[in-house]
Amino acid sequence: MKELGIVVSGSTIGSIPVQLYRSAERYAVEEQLVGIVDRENPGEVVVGFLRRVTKLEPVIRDRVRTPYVDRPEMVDYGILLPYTSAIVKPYVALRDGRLAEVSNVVTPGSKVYLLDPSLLEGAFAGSFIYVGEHKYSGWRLPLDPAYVTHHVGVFGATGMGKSRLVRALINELAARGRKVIIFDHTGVDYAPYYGAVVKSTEIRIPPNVLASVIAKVAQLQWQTYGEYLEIATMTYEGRWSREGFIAHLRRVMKRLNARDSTIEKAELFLKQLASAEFFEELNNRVKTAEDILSAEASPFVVDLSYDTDLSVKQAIVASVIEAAWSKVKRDKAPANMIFVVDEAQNYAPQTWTISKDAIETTVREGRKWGLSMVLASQRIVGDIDPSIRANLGTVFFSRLTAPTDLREISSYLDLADINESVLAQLQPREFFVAGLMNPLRKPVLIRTREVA
Ligand SMILES: Nc1ncnc2c1ncn2[C@@H]1O[C@H](COP(=O)(O)OP(=O)(O)OP(=O)(O)O)[C@@H](O)[C@H]1O
Repeated sequence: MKELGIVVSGSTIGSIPVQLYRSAERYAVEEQLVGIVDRENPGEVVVGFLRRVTKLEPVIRDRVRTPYVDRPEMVDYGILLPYTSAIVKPYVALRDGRLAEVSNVVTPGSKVYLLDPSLLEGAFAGSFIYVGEHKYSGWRLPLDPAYVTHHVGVFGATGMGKSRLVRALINELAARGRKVIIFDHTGVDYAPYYGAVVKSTEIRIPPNVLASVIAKVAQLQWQTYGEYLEIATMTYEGRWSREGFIAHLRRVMKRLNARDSTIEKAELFLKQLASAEFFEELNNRVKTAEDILSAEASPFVVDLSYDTDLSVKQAIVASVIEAAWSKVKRDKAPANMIFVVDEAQNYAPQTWTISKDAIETTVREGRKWGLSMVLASQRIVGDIDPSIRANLGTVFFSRLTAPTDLREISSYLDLADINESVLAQLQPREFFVAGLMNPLRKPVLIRTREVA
């Protein structure tokens, strides 16, 4: 292994200060994978990552006025001795080729090496999946698919490669027998890449969800109209049309003694705000959510781009997830099913939406029933409801658009002091992986593998 430097005074169990040799400067980068062999415990390699890489100079010190500032030409006389210091965040120890916890404080004077990734590869045995390699060492980061049931979040600014990463992940999961259902918001990120795709406009919306959609579309207050709409959608018979539904709703409201003005408002709003096509299209929705769940193919894509109204898209997501819940409760058996929601700000935001309850229930309680969520979005705070984001056991994150997002992730996952400025410089395809699927449990910077 290439020697990079030595441990200097001040090391603790969680942070090891090191100084790097001049000859090793080119390896002195943030997130470099290193190994430290403790001089008093040579049978063990402490594995960690370089952070806070800092260039220092003993003469021209920060905040101290030196003559060199007034006589800069003196700098050229070769009197400067710049050096690089950093800290190593220890993640895990390798003892006789096996993984162990870091339990000893490393002795100053110990050597720091560039870690050969094959040492780590040998230490991870089991059925792992892979979506990419550590950015510098090329170590294929093993991910434990068992923890997908603790749910997954993928966050990063636009163009960083979220949907490619999600595809890499779900391809691996599907290849291991997991049933994956993808809700493709735009129809461009997933539908073109998979054979099994259903248009959302073919999927039936169950009456209770349809009532919410109609209330949203026609801007009818749920408090006043919810019950009438639910009864009307449940009891409607025959071919769907706007006129037919309005007439039926009127009868229902009359029977339930609604005030004339309330009935009139419903009629007027439905005529003005809900299009006739919306009702016509309900006739083409012949596939049930159960049909989607029982499809053989995995991954299976629901292409939501055929529906333009967001509340209809949300209704489809809600009804498929709710049908999965009904199935597991009915069968009293876990389902081994993963739902992927990209552009999740549309489906699980802080405000009320038709799909949020189903997603929230799944991230809170889906684990016991084998129902998992993979959510992808640009932002965390603001895009995703707090009770949903706090239940994401594994988070992949790249360059984030808001600095508050990193703080948010750090409130429920150990981020081991990763540097915000490193995050700002990440290139497309570069993601930190933090949380349960990562066996090191602390963030590792990967470059996702090529996804066509
Ligand atoms: N793993 C990868 N393999 C190959 N190309 C990639 C990969 N990841 C990202 N790219 C490149 O980056 C581009 C953006 O990727 P992608 O569409 O996945 O980003 P995104 O974060 O989902 O963006 P948006 O938020 O706009 O949907 C791709 O078109 C591709 O050129």
